[in-house]
Amino acid sequence: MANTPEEWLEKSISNGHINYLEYNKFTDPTIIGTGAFGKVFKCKWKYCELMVALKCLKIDTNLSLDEKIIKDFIKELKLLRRVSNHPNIISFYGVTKSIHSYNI
Ligand SMILES: Nc1ncnc2c1ncn2[C@@H]1O[C@H](COP(=O)(O)OP(=O)(O)OP(=O)(O)O)[C@@H](O)[C@H]1O
Repeated sequence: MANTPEEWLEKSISNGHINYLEYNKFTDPTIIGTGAFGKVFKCKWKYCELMVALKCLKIDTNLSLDEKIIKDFIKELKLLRRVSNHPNIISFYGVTKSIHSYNI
């Protein structure tokens, strides 16, 4: 049983419910917006030659993920999984992780 949002995310990745994508497969970031979770970038996804939106979660001053943000993000992922493949809903491909924060 996963307790924290981080544990839920890690468990979902390890049991294959959420794809983990290699961060170095994303190139040419351009900022396209800012929301409650942080900045959103348009990037090229080398693996399948697609343009995708990369949503970067804000980190707090201790350089860890903000608890409220990750909770809300997980809620959004759960909702997205329930409505996957609907033509009016964007596709969720997976999550990635970087030690760098995009700052452009
Ligand atoms: N898949 C996407 N394609 C194009 N632009 C996007 C995409 N996702 C986010 N954006 C841009 O980034 C902005 C912020 O997105 P984000 O989803 O973080 O917040 P929001 O949905 O606008 O609002 P909230 O912060 O309340 O969730 C959007 O307003 C939009 O301009």
